[in-house]
Amino acid sequence: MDISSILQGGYQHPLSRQWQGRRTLTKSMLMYPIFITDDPEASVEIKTLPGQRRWGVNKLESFLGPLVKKGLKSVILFGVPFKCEKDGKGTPADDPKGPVIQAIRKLRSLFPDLYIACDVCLCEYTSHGHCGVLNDDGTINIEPSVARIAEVALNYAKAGAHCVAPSDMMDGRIKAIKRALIDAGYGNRCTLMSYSAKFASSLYGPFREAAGSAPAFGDRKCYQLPPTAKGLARRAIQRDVTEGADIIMVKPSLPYLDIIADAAQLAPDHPLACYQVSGEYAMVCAGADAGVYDLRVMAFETVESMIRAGATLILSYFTPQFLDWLEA
Ligand SMILES: NCc1[nH]cc(CCC(=O)O)c1CC(=O)O
Ligand SMILES: [Zn+2]
Ligand SMILES: [Zn+2]
Repeated sequence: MDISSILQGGYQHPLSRQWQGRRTLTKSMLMYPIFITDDPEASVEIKTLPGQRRWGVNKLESFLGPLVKKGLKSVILFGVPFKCEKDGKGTPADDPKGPVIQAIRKLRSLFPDLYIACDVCLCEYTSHGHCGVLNDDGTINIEPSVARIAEVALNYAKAGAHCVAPSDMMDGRIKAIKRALIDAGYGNRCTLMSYSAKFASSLYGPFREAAGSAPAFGDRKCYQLPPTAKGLARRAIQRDVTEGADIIMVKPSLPYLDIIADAAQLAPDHPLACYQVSGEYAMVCAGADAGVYDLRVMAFETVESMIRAGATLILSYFTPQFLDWLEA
């Protein structure tokens, strides 16, 4: 055999195999998405997201305490209100007595070293279930949407969020949020993570069930990107960099690895997040249940592909399991 044919000499040992991947998963790369509801005592199973629950603020200590001990470094909060009055502009989103603001305060006091990010969107709080404010004809009214999103983000920052992460996909919101943070004195105290390339995916189904945020009519195709739209994704990433995003995100992850790689090239000096969304998590679990593969091996393979594509931060419902698996 020719000298140049032989590659296997370089990865015959577990240690030399590690040297072949530039970066591997570490605990600090994981951000855990959690659902906070407005019954303070809630601990309710989410059927389509095996192992995940909706939590009340009074359960956060017993739920997250053991995970923090195992090395959990960050969470991203999603509010799931049931008792509130939803309206056209998502008024409950930043209700000081609402689940998100209550949870931020609670977590800051319970776990001083835990990094608290907050998803910022209106769909969980609007009567119509869309992510922005609508015109009479049901289309997005962009100016008031952006203003409202920026207001909510600032109120999360004021409550103590280390990071605000707008997932609404309204044009111009990154600039507006950054401006609002700076003007209120939070520019240097709160990270702005943009869901920059967020695609209109069928992989959000379990999340929408968990969060009760499915749109009452229509879909999100006028503000989330078409799955084929590589060019739009690249433009959105570049725009969000110039508008002041501190972290760029791609979502979903596994079917969009090329976009992660594009983001790594377009924004090489920014942390790059990807969201292994609810449907991806459910798919990996379902395949394991069907005996297609071993859950742990497959879960690692998925996130390793994201890291290989360029991700430096991974939002994943597998976070609790990874904390165990990374220990072993
Ligand atoms: N703006 C709402 C939002 N924020 C995060 C997700 C999806 C997360 C997941 O599926 O895990 C969604 C769903 C959607 O856009 O409909
Ligand atoms: Zn939304
Ligand atoms: Zn959202």
